[in-house]
Formats: sequence, C-alpha cells, structure tokens
Amino acid sequence: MNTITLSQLSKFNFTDIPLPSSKSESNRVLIIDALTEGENQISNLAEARDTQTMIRLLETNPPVFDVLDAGTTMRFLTAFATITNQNKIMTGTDRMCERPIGILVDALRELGGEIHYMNKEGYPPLAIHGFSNQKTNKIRIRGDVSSQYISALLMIAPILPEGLELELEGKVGSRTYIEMTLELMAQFGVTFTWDENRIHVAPQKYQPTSFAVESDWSGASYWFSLLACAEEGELFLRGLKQDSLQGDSKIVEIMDHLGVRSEFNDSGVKLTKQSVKGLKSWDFTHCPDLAQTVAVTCAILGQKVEFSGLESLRIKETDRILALQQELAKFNAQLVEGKDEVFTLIPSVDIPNEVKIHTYDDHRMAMAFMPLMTKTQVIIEDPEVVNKSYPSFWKHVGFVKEL
Ligand SMILES: O=C(O)C1=C[C@@H](OP(=O)(O)O)[C@@H](O)[C@H](O)C1
Ligand SMILES: C=C(OP(=O)(O)O)C(=O)O
Repeated sequence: MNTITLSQLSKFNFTDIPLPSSKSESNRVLIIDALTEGENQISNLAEARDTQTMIRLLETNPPVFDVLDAGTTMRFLTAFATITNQNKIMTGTDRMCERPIGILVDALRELGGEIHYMNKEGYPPLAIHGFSNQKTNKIRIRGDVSSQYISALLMIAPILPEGLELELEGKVGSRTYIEMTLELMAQFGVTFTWDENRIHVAPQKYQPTSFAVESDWSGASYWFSLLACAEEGELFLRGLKQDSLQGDSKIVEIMDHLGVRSEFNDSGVKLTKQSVKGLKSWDFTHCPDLAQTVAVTCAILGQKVEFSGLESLRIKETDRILALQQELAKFNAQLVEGKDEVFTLIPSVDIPNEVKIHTYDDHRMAMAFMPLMTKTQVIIEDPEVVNKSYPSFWKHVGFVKEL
C-alpha cells in the first residue's frame, strides 16, 4: 500500500494555502446549470474527484452513471436523471452500494419516476426508467438519514410541472446543506418558501446567471486544526468568505475555543494562535464533516469533550465512528460511546514516536490525522484517498516549512 510520511514539525513559518473550491457548491451548481435553459457563467468549479465525475457524466451522458464514491453525485444525479426522463443505471464503489438511497427513491417514485433496485432493496445500483406524469406535488420525507435526498429533490422541484411541497419529518440533520441548496437556487432566480418543516417551490425556470464557487470550508478545517496543534505558526487560507453558504464555516467558532483566531479580509482568512479557551461539548448534527477534524484536534490538545450529532457518520465513506475509534487508539486517545448517542472524546496522554494511520477509503480520515505531525512522525496509508475532495492536499502540506 502507498504511504506518505510526515516528519514531525511543531513550529512553522507563515504559509499561504490556496485551498480547493467547494465540492458541495460545485455539485449543486452543476445540476442547476444542467436544468437551466440558457447559458450560465460558472467559475472556480472544484478539482475534487466528486465534482470532476459529475462534470464528466453530465457532459458524456453514458448509459451507466458510475459515480465512484461520491454521495452527492449519486443522489443529485439520481433525481436529475429521473426528472429528465432518462434510462440510466446508477452505480458506484462497493461502499457506495452500501450507502442507503431508499428514502430518495421512494420520493421520486411517488412523484412519478420509475426506478428499480438492481441488487439490494434500498441501495444502489439502480435502474432508472424515466418519468411520466407528475403524480403528486406533496412529499413527506425523513430528514434524519441524509440531507442529500432533500437537496436532490429541491433542485429538481422548479422544473416539476406542479412544483413541490416537501414536508420534513422528524429530526433534520445537515440542515446547513439544505440551506445551501436553497440559497444557491435563489441565486439562480428561483423563489421558495420555508415555513417550519414545509418547503414549497412553485414551477418556474432557473435564470441564467454568473456564479463563482467559494473555497472549501471542510478542506479548510484541517488547516485550522494544524495551527491549533502547532506550537507556533500563521496561516492564510485563500478564497474563504465570512458570510459563507457552507455550514462548515462553523469551524471558525469551534477553533476559537481551541486556540485559533480568524481575521477575514477580501481574499480570505488569516489564522493566528491565541490562548485555548477550551471546549466542553459540541453538536455536529449540522456540520458532520467537521467531526473527524475536531476529534483529532481535541485528542492532541488534551481536551476532554462531549460529541453529539454523530449519527450520520456511520453511513458515510466508511463508518467514521469506528474508524476514528481505531485510529485515535493508536496514540492513546478514545472516543467512547455513552448514553443517548453522546460520545466522550478522551484525549491522549502519551503520543508514540511514530503513528501509522489507516484511512478506510475515506479522504477525511487521511486529512484529519495530518495535524498529528505537530507531535510525532505520522505515516498516512493510501494518501491518494484525498482526491475525492482535495487532490492538492499533500502538495499544500508541503508548503508548510519548519521555522
Ligand atoms: O449536500 C452535501 O453537499 C453534503 C451533505 C452532507 O451529507 P449528509 O446530508 O448525508 O449528512 C455532508 O456530509 C456531505 O459531505 C456533503
Ligand atoms: C460525506 C462526504 O461526501 P459524500 O456524502 O458526498 O460522499 C464527505 O465529503 O465527507
């Protein structure tokens, strides 16, 4: 197996990190673009494999949409292919075929789509046989499994002949991603109403516009963590906005407790060190992709913290709770499950001279453990796994030089 070795480096010079563009924004804008009559001007699309896969599939329109391991690409293209009345097979990696999609398929069938499971009920691969007449414009949908089903339905809603009223049932996770979807739709001229748990989108057209994708806040989180764990350093993260569409911009608030000060200007955010105020607990319901970053940071910084809202982590690129537990244990930290889905992060008291991190086909496992290099030599297995969201990650790590 390929590995990358990160030598210990606890103090570093000021480093300017260009950051990749957001794959979440890119994948939404690509679907919206495909549904817009007329030309949009879209710039800064992500280099992420998830986005490049989406671009390739939309451009070449093969009979089989193999999305690899991209969740948004699978969910958004399933809704898109159905509503544009295509015959399509939707598939992906083995892991993708273990990630549930039944809630979205049920909703699309209720609307009038014809979709069959090719293997296991509720999971890809799927055979889509298009869409005849819209059967209803009211759908009730659970919000506690993945917000991506809701985003997928919302983006096709304006082009449904009768529009769509979505009633969100139960706890809604990753709400910030639903807000991102609606805000992006609004930037392309679509109006909606959102009243408590009811979102209504009338039939209407997306309006051609110009849009520049922001840098990726989830990818930015690893740099906040690096500075939090280092003894000395300064970073500039390019292309981030204080007023972001991305919920993972919450990392600013979290890291303010963990010793990182953020100052925004027109080109990005400057990070400097400040004293650690401490963190007692955090709820990751609406920013699940930050959980690994924050768990590793707290484990290194000696912070005992209660983590909640981790339920969706079990059905992502890997079971991220199990993966975290196994890898944190390698430097004597723990993530202990307690009552009512609350986990306690017990920090490390003794970090070995070298730690080898297994990455479980999960880009965020590789990137989240990088900051451990501030304390010891780290070997990361399968480093190319970062290509899913941040192909230039290791190149950027190379920009960080010992002081
Ligand atoms: O809509 C999106 O762009 C995403 C939503 C989240 O997924 P869930 O809604 O499944 O939590 C997040 O974890 C994923 O990385 C990207
Ligand atoms: C969960 C993620 O992506 P997706 O669900 O789109 O595969 C992620 O990028 O952390």
